[in-house]
Amino acid sequence: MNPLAHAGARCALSVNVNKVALLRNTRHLGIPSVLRAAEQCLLAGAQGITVHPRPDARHIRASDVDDLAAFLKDWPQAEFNIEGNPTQNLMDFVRRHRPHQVTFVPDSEDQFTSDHGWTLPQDAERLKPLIQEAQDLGVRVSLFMDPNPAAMAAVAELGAERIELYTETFASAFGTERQDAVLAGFTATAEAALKVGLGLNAGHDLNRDNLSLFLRHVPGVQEASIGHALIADALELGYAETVRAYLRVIATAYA
Ligand SMILES: CC(=O)[C@@H](O)[C@H](O)COP(=O)(O)O
Ligand SMILES: NCC(=O)COP(=O)(O)O
Repeated sequence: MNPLAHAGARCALSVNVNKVALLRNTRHLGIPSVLRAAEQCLLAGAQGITVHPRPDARHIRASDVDDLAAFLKDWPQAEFNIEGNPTQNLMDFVRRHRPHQVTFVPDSEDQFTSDHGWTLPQDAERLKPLIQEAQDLGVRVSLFMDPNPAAMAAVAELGAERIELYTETFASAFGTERQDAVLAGFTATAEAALKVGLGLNAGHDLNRDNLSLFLRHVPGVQEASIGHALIADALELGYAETVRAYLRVIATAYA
């Protein structure tokens, strides 16, 4: 156990509602409702809502982002996090809505799902003005990054406030003989990020089984954005019970 894991405040849960929209989009009936999903998750104690409006609008559409931005004005404590590639459609949403946080993700237009972080310093020049623009609009910038301690100084140099650790490699190693070695890479990256003054988020394929181990070992995680597994759980348990279950997992990681 890394003692630094307990140094900061408890990790916030931001529910990614992409998959609610994905199901909704298979009919023209407006159900299940993305807004009602967000409301139920917040009522159950989630601290934020995340969306990833992809250029092909396969799940979250521009109108969902507009509706959520308006809805969240009545939830001043809730964080709105919009993810996407700032060289595609993302900056339009940032300019229009000025969410609390934007997460830059280097996905291609037809990416199946996010599967890697930015490469620095190669991506630095095109990211720099976009980071600056978002920050000038009052939006915190987080860069989606693979676990690589050596890259953290370059992120700090670019001026982003946070990174989001891409956690799929941890999720797929969870419960295998690779788990501890993979986790050590995330811990080392988090320590390097904290050392250069970066904040820390995490996401991708986190779930009720693997989340606690991650939070107990990786120091300083401020926000976990969870979508696919949480919405799948909600189909079986309901939103409120599911969000409470995840919040219990987070609480026990700090007990
Ligand atoms: C950025 C990230 O980690 C992703 O998990 C993403 O938001 C999920 O996208 P899909 O829901 O389209 O797979
Ligand atoms: N940033 C990660 C996210 O929002 C949700 O990822 P997943 O839980 O759907 O894999």
